[in-house]
Amino acid sequence: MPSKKKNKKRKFEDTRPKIHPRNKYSENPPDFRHLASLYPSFEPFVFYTHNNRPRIDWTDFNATRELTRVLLDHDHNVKWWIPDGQLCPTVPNRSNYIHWIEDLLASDIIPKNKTSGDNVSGFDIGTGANCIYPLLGASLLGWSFVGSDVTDVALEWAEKNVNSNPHLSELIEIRKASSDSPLVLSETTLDTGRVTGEVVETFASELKKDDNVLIGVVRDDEHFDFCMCNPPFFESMEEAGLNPKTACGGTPEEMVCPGGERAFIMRIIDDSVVLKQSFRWFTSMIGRKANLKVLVSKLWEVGVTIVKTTEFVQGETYRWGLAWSFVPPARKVVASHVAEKSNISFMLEGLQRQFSAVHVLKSVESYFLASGASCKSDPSSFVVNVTPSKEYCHLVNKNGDENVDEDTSYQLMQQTSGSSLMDELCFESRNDFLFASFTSLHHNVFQQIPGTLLLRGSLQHRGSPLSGS
Ligand SMILES: C[S@@+](CC[C@H](N)C(=O)[O-])C[C@H]1O[C@@H](n2cnc3c(N)ncnc32)[C@H](O)[C@@H]1O
Repeated sequence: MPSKKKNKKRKFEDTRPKIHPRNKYSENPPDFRHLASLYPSFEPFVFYTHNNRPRIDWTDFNATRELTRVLLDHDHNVKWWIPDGQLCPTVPNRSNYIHWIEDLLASDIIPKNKTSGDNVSGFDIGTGANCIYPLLGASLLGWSFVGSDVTDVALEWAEKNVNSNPHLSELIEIRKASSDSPLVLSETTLDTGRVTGEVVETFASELKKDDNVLIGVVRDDEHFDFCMCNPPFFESMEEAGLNPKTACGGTPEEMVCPGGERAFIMRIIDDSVVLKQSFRWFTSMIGRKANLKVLVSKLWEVGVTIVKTTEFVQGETYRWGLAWSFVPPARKVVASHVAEKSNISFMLEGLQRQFSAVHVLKSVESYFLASGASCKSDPSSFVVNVTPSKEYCHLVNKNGDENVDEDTSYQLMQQTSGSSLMDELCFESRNDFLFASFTSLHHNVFQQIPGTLLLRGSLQHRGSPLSGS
């Protein structure tokens, strides 16, 4: 009989997100037997286990490439090929990143771009010879893309892959991002990016690497809904060759860059500060969880307004998605009749299992303590009483609004969050935690149902200028 510990572990593993629910393959994984019957070129790569289950040899590059080709053809109506040794994408896992971006764009965390209408435009940094993200984004969702790269082989084959699909080619532009495209920061970019002289100097000094990433590649008049990136993850090919279980190819130019993914994404972050007006969302894939924390800290340092993360699980491989924006979070106008209510409640949904009501309670308490409020919590009844500091009240009044708006709350949260659970919740739970600082001024009650917390704020009237807000 399995031990309790094992059971617990299995239970935990089962709850991990594996594949996005809208992913074509979430209910129906690729059927190798069926594909082999349809594609004679795929058939030789399929073998059958003693249970008559069809398999392919994941360590054979030709097999994985042929599988990608037939999946793109059969399920996406995309004609595709790459030369030997180039990085071969697995279609189901690349689709997860596309659907996560789709979720970000659909959410109302930051306001929609009024000028772009329904047309979604993305920028794929390092599209590779495989050009997978533009091809998937365009075929699945009709998005338009600029895909950038630096190597001749990537630019040539990405272009070929686009041209092999005339029904998508209008939507995809392939663009060179190497050092010979000059780094031009026009006056307009500097103005709209609200970059001070001092900041320009700081970032310019970090931009000494040969190749451009976003600056110098994105044009002054361009606006994108998002950028995405599957960066060169590794610092060396030795580090890259650590997974002998699969053969997905990948040349040193694709897999390696000085400083690995951390340096590459730091570079995207630097560029995003200057180009903050050109994108609603900046995103990147991350291969090592240890880098996530460092990058998230850097993001708060450079003044982003929001950070989101997610985890992508592909078999035994884990990847993380990081998204940030400089757009002020959508301002939720609280109607005056609501403002006068003394009870406000809202749900936090999709919380990771390790975050219980007690954690949230503690993090709310430490958040308000850090902002100078006095707090008294009673974990047994899931209650925390908060009396705001004079400074907090002053800040709210200074904003000239009877409600603490989300921008203010968010700035306060950034200043005070440090490495508290509030951070963890903001970054890891995929929840919009903006309201916590707003509603929990005096008295909070939490109720837990699996993965979801109900937060109820009861405001006490103590003659404070915040009463009833
Ligand atoms: C890991 S591969 C990703 C390829 C493809 N997007 C995928 O998901 O399979 C990283 C890509 O980034 C490209 N690259 C490296 N430096 C770059 C830069 N400064 N700008 C744009 N692309 C770059 C590499 O040539 C390579 O094609």
